[in-house]
Amino acid sequence: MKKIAVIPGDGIGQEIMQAAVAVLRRTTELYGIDIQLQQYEAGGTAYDRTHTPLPEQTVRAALAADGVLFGAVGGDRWDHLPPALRPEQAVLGLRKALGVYANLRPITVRPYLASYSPLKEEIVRGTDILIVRELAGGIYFGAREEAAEEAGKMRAWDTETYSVSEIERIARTACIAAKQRRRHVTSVDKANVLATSRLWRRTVQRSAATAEVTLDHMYVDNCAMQLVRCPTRFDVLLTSNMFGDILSDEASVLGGSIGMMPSASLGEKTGLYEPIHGSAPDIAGKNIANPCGTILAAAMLLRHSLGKPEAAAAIEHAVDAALQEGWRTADMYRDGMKRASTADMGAAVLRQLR
Ligand SMILES: NC(=O)C1=CN([C@@H]2O[C@H](COP(=O)(O)OP(=O)(O)OC[C@H]3O[C@@H](n4cnc5c(N)ncnc54)[C@H](O)[C@@H]3O)[C@@H](O)[C@H]2O)C=CC1
Ligand SMILES: CC(C)CC(=O)C(=O)O
Ligand SMILES: [Mg+2]
Repeated sequence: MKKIAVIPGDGIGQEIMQAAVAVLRRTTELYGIDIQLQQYEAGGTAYDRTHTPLPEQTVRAALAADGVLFGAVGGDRWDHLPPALRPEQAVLGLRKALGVYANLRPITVRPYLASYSPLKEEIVRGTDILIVRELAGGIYFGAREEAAEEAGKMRAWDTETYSVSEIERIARTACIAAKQRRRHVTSVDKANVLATSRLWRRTVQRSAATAEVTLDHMYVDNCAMQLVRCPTRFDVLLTSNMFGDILSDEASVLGGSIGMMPSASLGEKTGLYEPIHGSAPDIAGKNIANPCGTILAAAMLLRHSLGKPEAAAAIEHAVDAALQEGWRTADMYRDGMKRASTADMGAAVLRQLR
């Protein structure tokens, strides 16, 4: 029996997770996969109850699980807390505890959703990018100080560090992924300014030399522009923690909505699966969030952590079929389509599962 730790978190996390869990349960029943789903708390709601955003019990359960399905954390209510107690520490802490260093964020534009992009249809049509984002290092995990004082004035600083071995392992992940795709890696950095980026570029260059993939390098500012100018030029996009965070939110709308996009975070142990978006406080509690990113993250869990590609594909096809039937949550709704609440969208996917 496989153990799955389910962590809904805050805001829309609760709503989207209900839909994803129902889909995961039904799929595993259909495919005879023996799983046990157990729910754990994290984020601001966990802080309210336990005075920590990442209770020890949640970490222990995640480490002992075969896969972790995570919703999202955060919200204005907790923004005043000291840094170590903020809800975001739950997801950062969990990534660190699980040692998941490779964040895979597929950005695909489904042909029937190409017109939903804010860009012209002819620009986004055919886009199929895999963002491989380094997840366990870089500036999100560097030393920082918020209240340093210098000559009586406040000063804050963050640091980014990357070691050769951290870069090598994520470059390896990107090259392996590229070999199963169109064999091209674009490594994104800011090597014209940053020391970490210069090490990044040299190391990626060396790692990819024997990998039987083609490689090019792009500065992150240019990449942000190329993603909207010609997204179809990218295959695998390899980058650091912060650049990957920013570029993946940008790229997410090529396919219609950030609510559609899943991710897998992989390392040596348990994998962590989440939508790429946050807790969306602006729409939380209204039953209007798009649950597809989380449902598709459950599919990635079946594929990468449970080794069940057919069951994963069944979920992916069911999401496609529900969308092709015309169901749309508010983020993608248009006249003439079937308006879906979060729960309706989950139910529409469930009906398509086979
Ligand atoms: N992995 C995590 O838990 C993450 C947490 N956060 C946290 O989430 C909170 C909100 O952050 P924001 O910057 O507003 O980013 P966000 O991703 O939560 O929301 C950005 C925009 O996208 C919309 N959106 C996001 N997910 C959606 C969905 N499934 N369906 C429909 N619309 C959706 C929201 O309504 C909002 O307008 C903050 O506290 C932030 O720190 C942000 C990103 C990731
Ligand atoms: C708390 C943030 C670092 C999470 C985030 O924005 C992300 O991983 O996409
Ligand atoms: Mg983000």
